[in-house]
Amino acid sequence: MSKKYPIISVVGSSGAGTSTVKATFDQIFRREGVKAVSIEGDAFHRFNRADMKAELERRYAAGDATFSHFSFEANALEDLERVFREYGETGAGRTRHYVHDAKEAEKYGVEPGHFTDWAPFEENTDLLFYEGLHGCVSTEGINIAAHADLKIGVVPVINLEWIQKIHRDRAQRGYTTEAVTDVILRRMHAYVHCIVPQFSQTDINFQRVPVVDTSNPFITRWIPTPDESLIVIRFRNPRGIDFPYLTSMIHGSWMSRANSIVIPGNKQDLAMQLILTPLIERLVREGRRARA
Ligand SMILES: Nc1ncnc2c1ncn2[C@@H]1O[C@H](COP(=O)(O)OP(=O)(O)O)[C@@H](O)[C@H]1O
Ligand SMILES: O=C(COP(=O)(O)O)[C@H](O)[C@H](O)COP(=O)(O)O
Repeated sequence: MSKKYPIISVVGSSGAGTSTVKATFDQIFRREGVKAVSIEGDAFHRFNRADMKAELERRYAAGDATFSHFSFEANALEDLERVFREYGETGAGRTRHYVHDAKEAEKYGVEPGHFTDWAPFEENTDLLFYEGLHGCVSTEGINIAAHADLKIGVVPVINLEWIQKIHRDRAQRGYTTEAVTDVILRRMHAYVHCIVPQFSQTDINFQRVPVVDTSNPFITRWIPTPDESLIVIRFRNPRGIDFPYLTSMIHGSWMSRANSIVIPGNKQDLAMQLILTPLIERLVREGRRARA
């Protein structure tokens, strides 16, 4: 936690929608005049694509079938923790990009499956924004969650998460359904042990739930639309959250528990703006005051 240089961490599995949610945050930052520096979790993968494949094969041959991008050891989490700590103390840090596909290759001038060089953060920013797989990890020797001031989980129910991943990886990254299915299976052990526990560290979880049949996620022809889904929003600490205000502003929403509201899927953007804007505004105000 840092009053001076606050950190927002948005965590979700591959295909959960963290990159999509980033657009909502960027909109709030722009509207509120917040200067944010953004980092992607993929920047902290320990291996490039070819080296990851070699490491996977090496471990598989040695009898370890649990290794994947979700595993703690596949990521330089000590570097991520250091970046969070240093930013919180000094406002400085560095990041890079993992290039997934041809479009990103054109943007960054680096072949798919490789990283760009590390580059320092822009100076004089109000906050650090992280989006990725491991931004709320708290495990033996590593505590990334402890450095983040606002922690958000993006967690569709699992069938929907798989559908989103399959469609995105096929459309944007050129993989087949079979290849994505293999990746989902290979990552399952680390999904349970490394990804899921983070959603008990988060301050707010956004869980998208389809209201159409997704019983066989491997054959669905399209991603359920916002109109075909609901979103459960759960607050770890409901104290200070104005539920009557939220449920009156978000048409069609209701409280399902003392710390949870349910909203129509097409109100996700509005709900995020209503919920997150005051929280971001407070972090930025306190940060600016502490740095003055
Ligand atoms: N709320 C949503 N409604 C409909 N589609 C969504 C929603 N959130 C994400 N998606 C879709 O799911 C896919 C994966 O989302 P993405 O943001 O790339 O996930 P991540 O960055 O977490 O891996 C994308 O095709 C995206 O358009
Ligand atoms: O799992 C992730 C998370 O990213 P995202 O949330 O964007 O899916 C990896 O970055 C890619 O799958 C890279 O693997 P590869 O390059 O082998 O496809």
